[in-house]
Amino acid sequence: MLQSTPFDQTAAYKKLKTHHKTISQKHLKDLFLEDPDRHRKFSIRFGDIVLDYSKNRITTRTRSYLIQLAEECGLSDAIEQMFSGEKINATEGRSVLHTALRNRSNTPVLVDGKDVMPDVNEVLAKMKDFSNKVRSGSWKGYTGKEITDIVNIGIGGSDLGPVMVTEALKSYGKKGLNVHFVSNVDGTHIAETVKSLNPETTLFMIASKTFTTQETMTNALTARGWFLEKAGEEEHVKKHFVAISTNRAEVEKFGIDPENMFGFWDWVGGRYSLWSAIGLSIACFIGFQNFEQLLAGAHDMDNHFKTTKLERNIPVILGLLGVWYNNFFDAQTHAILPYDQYLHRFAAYFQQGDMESNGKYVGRNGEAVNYQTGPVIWGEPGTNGQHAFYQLIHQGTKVIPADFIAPAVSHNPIGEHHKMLLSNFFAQTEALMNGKTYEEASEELKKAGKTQEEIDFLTPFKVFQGNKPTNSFLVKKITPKVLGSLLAMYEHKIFVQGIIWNIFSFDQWGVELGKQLANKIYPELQNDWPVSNHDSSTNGLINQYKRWR
Ligand SMILES: O=P(O)(O)OC[C@H]1O[C@H](O)[C@H](O)[C@@H](O)[C@@H]1O
Repeated sequence: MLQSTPFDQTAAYKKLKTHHKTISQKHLKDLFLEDPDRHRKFSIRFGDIVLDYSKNRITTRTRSYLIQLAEECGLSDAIEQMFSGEKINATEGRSVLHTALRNRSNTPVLVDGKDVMPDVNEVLAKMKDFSNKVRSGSWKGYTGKEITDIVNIGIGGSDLGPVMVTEALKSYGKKGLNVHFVSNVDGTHIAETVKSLNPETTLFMIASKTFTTQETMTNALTARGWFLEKAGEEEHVKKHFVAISTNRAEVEKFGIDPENMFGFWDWVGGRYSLWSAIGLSIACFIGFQNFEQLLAGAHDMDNHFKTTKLERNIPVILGLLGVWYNNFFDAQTHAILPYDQYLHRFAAYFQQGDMESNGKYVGRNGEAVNYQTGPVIWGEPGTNGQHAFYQLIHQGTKVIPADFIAPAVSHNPIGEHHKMLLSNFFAQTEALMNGKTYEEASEELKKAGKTQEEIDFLTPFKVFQGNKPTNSFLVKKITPKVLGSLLAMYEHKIFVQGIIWNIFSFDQWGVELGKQLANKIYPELQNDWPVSNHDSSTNGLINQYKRWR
């Protein structure tokens, strides 16, 4: 598990450091002039997905040094270890096998010598049966009515994946079956969600890996109270509440019939769990066949990641490009910019995926690393982002590597919309790469009839330096299969970077401290006495809250 040579002491790192001095002097535009064949050299086709990474500040030499870096950091062995069920989540003593959840080939995957595939398939069969019943209307509520609304109650990995996928695949959703998501412990979330719902036709899915998460349990209890207010009898609960969890004991304690429980396992990380029973709301909404297509797309990407040589391996290339900007160009963030309204939660989803995985300062040897690790992930759909924050990407002072994602075929081909959308998609990466020179800018002003004085004043503000790195993902259409591949692609990119940076990507100890303190403060909010046991800031805020509430 441990790297024999730390990332920043490898031979490749040293080569990259020197090489960076040359590349950082070069403009992307010139790299294209020097080598008109860049698109062919730096793009990879994978089924209905094309990745063009030619608009990056790299040459073939950069790529070969980066590949050498991956080799020196033991990436190939690490990939093998993950797929074969080794306990690479060392701080929790767990395997990392979200790939088994979508292992459509059914080849055995062993955890502690036991094949997990029969259990995986059993849960999938149960999900299929249940989702078919809900969709066909044969699953009835306590008054004999069909289910019209599903409310998934969960947070983090038990929420973000299903939200993102049901939004992304909305056009595959069943008419007359609505999905809602409640995550925030803020009572507003559940209150606003149930406002328009009828308990007779509403099905709650309580999704929590641990089934102890404060937010989810609180929302689940409130949902049950709301339901029972109308339904009256406890026995009706089983027609309206199902649980998705690894913790059977807690599910039973909560009062959900174990028959209505969909299980998964500790080797599924929360932020990698949409492929498990956590995807039940997805399966009900888009249908089990489509859910299987999602799994199939991810499985294809898993095979690509496992078997393709590093140089043609999409997640490897993406991971290494990220390292190149993060550790050599000092980029702090990475933007994900889908030109598809359906993907409007895509960046939010990978905020958890990436930042909870690689936001770590302790290396696998237990010591603080002395280099940068995971980037800040952010983004919004194009073209909205263009009218909001692209100014900073084009003319700000920061290096912001960005991924542009767009489908060639729209689910809603109305008039000229899609051509306009895609013209923006193509234009932005071109503009970010080329920029606009002083001469070009002043020439434009001249043509616009400005006086020389105006031209001299305005030109500097109209210059675009360009040289901004981007990846373009052009996909044929956002189908369940393509989406599955895209998601698995980013998951594996995160994995690649965790290996290079020598950190444990599959735990999340950093979320614990805040939870611990909230549990300590919660009882202090039960009375109106001023507190004095915290620092002056926290005391002051708590006491002001007590005065105001
Ligand atoms: O699914 P649950 O056990 O309720 O956990 C929900 C979420 O909360 C935790 O605090 C973790 O940070 C997340 O990784 C997890 O997805």
